[in-house]
Amino acid sequence: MIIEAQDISVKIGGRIVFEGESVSCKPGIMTALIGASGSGKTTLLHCLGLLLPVSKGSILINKNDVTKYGSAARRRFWRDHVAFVLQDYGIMDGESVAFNITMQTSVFGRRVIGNKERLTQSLEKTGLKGREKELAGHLSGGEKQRLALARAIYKDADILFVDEPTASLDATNRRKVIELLTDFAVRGRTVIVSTHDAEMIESCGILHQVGSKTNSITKSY
Ligand SMILES: Nc1ncnc2c1ncn2[C@@H]1O[C@H](COP(=O)(O)OP(=O)(O)OP(=O)(O)O)[C@@H](O)[C@H]1O
Repeated sequence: MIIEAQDISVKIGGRIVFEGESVSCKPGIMTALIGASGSGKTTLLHCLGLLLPVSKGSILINKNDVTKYGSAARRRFWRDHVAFVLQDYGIMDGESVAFNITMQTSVFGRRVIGNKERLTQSLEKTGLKGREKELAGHLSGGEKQRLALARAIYKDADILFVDEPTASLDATNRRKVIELLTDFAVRGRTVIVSTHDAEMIESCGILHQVGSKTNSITKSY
């Protein structure tokens, strides 16, 4: 799916966060939202994911203007097409690792259910195999970040919104996460990443400098 911001501005509490941002994020290619701390990378990511309303301009999904989507349409979009890996990870600390991935339990809530093969794959790919029964609250920050990614892998959504995916990871896990995100893109998904990480940026095909008023750069391979 193609996600586009067309000349959008965001004002929060009377303060302009950014003005006139335009970017086009395409399937099969990773988009990096880059820029100085406070430039508005997370804010722009949230606007593209319809988590935050824009003050001016439009958000387009596959060329359809969705700026005025109501809450039901937004929820449908999130449910059917999107996985988020955001800075607070969206992890439920009181639930098991496995539940945090599949988000499904049996009727009486005693047993985690879902697609076993996809669950195993997502645990393996994120290095969390063997930890499925642990409480998510017991995981470290970096492990929670990988758990959020495991949920995204399990869902295998069309669009992945990722905020600072490598921020609290060591070099090995950073590389692993970059590989996983690249794999999403290679399989035709739209991957949008807010990042400061040079290695992550290097792996992205579209670079958008937030707040610079310059056009995005599309790298040729
Ligand atoms: N809910 C909010 N209320 C008030 N100000 C906000 C809110 N969200 C963002 N801002 C402001 O918008 C600006 C951009 O924030 P944002 O988090 O998008 O920047 P960023 O480029 O992602 O920063 P960093 O690289 O440090 O994570 C900041 O000055 C921030 O204080």
